Amino acid sequence: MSLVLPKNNSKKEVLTRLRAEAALEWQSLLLGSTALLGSSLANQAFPRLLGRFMDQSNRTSNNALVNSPYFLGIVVVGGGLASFMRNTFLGYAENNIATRLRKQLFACLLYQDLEWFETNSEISEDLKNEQKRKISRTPAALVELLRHDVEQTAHHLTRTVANLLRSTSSVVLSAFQMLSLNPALLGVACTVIPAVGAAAMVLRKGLKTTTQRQRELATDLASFVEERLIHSAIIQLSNRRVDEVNAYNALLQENVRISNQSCRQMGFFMGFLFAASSSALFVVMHVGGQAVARGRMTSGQLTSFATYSFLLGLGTSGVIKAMTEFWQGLVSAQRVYDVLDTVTVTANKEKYIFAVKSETPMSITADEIDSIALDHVSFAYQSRASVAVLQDVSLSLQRGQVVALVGKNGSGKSTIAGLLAGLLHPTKGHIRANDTHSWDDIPSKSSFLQVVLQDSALFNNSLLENVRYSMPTATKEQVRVALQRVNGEYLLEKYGFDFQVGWNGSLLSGGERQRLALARAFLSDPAILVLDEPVTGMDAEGEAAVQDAIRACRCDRRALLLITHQGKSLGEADRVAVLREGKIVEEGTLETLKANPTSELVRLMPELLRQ
Ligand SMILES: Nc1ncnc2c1ncn2[C@@H]1O[C@H](COP(=O)(O)OP(=O)(O)OP(=O)(O)O)[C@@H](O)[C@H]1O
Repeated sequence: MSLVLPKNNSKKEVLTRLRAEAALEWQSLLLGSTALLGSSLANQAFPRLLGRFMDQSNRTSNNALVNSPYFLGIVVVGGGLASFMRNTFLGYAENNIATRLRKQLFACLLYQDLEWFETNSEISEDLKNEQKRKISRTPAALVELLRHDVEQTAHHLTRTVANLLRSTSSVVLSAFQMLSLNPALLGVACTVIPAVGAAAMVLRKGLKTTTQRQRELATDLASFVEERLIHSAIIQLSNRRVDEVNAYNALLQENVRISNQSCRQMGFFMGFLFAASSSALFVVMHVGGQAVARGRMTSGQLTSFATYSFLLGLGTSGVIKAMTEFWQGLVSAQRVYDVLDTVTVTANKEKYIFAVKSETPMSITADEIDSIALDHVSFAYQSRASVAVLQDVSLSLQRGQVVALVGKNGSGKSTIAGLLAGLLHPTKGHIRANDTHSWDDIPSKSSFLQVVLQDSALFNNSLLENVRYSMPTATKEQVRVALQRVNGEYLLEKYGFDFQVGWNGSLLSGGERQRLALARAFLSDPAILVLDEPVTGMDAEGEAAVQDAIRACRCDRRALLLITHQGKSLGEADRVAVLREGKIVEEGTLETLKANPTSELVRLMPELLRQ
């Protein structure tokens, strides 16, 4: 049975994972943070130098240090070098973290069971207090996750934390300098802190919700665009372009509404911060001016103090900005880890996390397989768990036999193909090879079984690479032979091995695409072949090629399951099984089933009686 287990990581769990991720980059982060500290110190040195320089110009102080060009040189060159190192090493760490997360995520996605992609994640019951998160699993949404959310996570872990440290150190050092210059004046400047803190709390709460919603809307938009672009032909044919543009605009509108909301939240806070810090500076200058007049402070000291107040204000807004990015990054990190942790329980989790390990040794080889059988198999898709798509199905395939599977649309034929291919897993019952080996325990089925699905699934790659996808070590000669078996050798004369077939084979005809898919299946010489509607889109010559391929299967003692709607394909079958609403209702030779005029097969294919 396969079950998709969604996961909603708590903030605490995500922070622990992020710490572990950062630990792997400790060298770059340490160098970057040290450089950051150096550049902050250089920034802090300037106001002091400025104040002393002013006082020296006014002859109120005589500090030899200011006169030293070496000291200034050290500050300028050291500050520049520190900035260079900070950007470079933090950048290295960010790139490494993003690359590692992308590798894990991509491997995780490729190793998920088929059903994982067809169910959207729901929040788990045990996280009632957490923000509910919905992660769409369409290809476009997952690309968005790989691109934007990973980028945000890595950025937030390096640059944002570094900016937070820099701004915090700027606040602390400025406050310290202000304290040493005039403690009373610092007290005046600090009166705004409680109000700023309270406003920051409000901002945090609002932004968390809007960021979550923004990420969801971004993936919805990406999925919408993907679907419409894939189906652009039908949109044109149905004359629905205006409707689709309007639907896109409506989605964009909602996106803009949420983005504007977060702009307002941020704008309100920044406006408040500006007003608070300007008022504080005004009061500082007023009180400080009186102190200068009374001779308790020099004008240079007041200039230094005012500059540090400015740095403190800048540092505070930097802290808030970094915190904001941190919260937003945390939302992205939660989304990334939610997907990394969501598993289909039948998938071997240890196989895909981090790296693709060598697979467990097989207890049976393809040559040793004589039969494969579904033994009382029932199945329901998790997205519609209450509907039994297959019920108590038993069906066996012997080497050298051709079994045809027929049934109305939606009766469950392709589901059986998915189960045999290991893309789906029985809810009840078993699939066994040679009656003894569990089919699920055979990790890589490509040398045992090949399936040609209705969708020929080609990559935007050369004709050669597409055919040898099932067996990358195959020679050109082997590819040529495989094409010959489906009457597709002419494709080599027409296009050549190196012809790029376009996105999903868009530069080929439907029949040509299917021929390449058939050749790909034959290339790896599988013990079992499943052809799911193989003549879809084929011309008469293509159909003949499939007939030849079916005969070749028998000669090679391959087991063949032929899923078909076409009565004329049944002539090649040793047995015909008829599926109705997920149950096998008839099974026997074509002649026996045809002889019974009330049989389900005859009802489905009345043309058989005329053949
Ligand atoms: N991913 C899915 N999630 C939920 N239900 C599904 C899914 N895929 C198929 N089904 C349902 O399972 C049933 C069997 O589908 P299946 O594709 O196996 O039928 P089929 O006999 O191959 O049909 P056709 O002849 O049209 O290809 C259908 O009722 C369909 O609605």
